[in-house]
Amino acid sequence: MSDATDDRPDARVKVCGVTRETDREAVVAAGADAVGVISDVPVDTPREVDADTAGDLLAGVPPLVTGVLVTMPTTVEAAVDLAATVEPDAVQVHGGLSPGELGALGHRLSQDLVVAVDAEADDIADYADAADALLVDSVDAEGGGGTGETHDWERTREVVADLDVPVILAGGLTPENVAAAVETVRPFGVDVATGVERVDGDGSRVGGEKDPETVRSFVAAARRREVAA
Ligand SMILES: O=C(O)c1ccccc1N[C@@H]1O[C@H](COP(=O)(O)O)[C@@H](O)[C@H]1O
Repeated sequence: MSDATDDRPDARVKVCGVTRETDREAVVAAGADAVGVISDVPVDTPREVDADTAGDLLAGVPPLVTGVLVTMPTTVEAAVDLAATVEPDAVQVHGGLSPGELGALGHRLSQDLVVAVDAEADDIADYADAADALLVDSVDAEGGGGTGETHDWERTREVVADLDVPVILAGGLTPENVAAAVETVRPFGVDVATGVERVDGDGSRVGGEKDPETVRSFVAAARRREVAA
């Protein structure tokens, strides 16, 4: 699958919504660049953990892998306080903070700030100055992610091309579609939550639990490499 003549650099891979130590270990073993834990979000999601659990999960992320806190603060102060408790390597913010508030947050945090934006919004570029990276996602009405829905990658490619800040592509990515998504958008990185979760025998997804085999397939596909036997 890897092609030495291809000029596209590898996309970094973040696996998000880890709720259990065993899943964190599977994500790290699969070779992901970043592990995300979700805490203090107003949306109903099986991937949310409390702040202490988030801190414990991220404390076990090894060196050279980035531990990311994903949250939806209503104030700058709330995000600063949560980051102080959880002690992540990076903070990813979804929701309603304005570009000005996000700029203030970035100055208060010692960590990198990843700002999630709605892939369908017209004002994505307004958030670039406030962010160390932009996460372009398919969001719900409250600005939350984890929708499992893809968006218009062609449009996102045009947006990415005009931005100086690194862009992380998210929203409905799976082992089956991530290579095409990377080829189309050429993002700095990709991010997945639902697409690597365990599926029961009846086909229903077990929210909040990762499937190690699917995680490995996702990481390999994002880098267009064969999964090692
Ligand atoms: O995953 C969630 O439940 C979630 C809740 C609130 C804010 C962000 C959330 N997840 C983020 O959304 C992306 C994409 O998710 P998916 O792959 O479409 O399921 C995920 O990677 C998280 O960064």
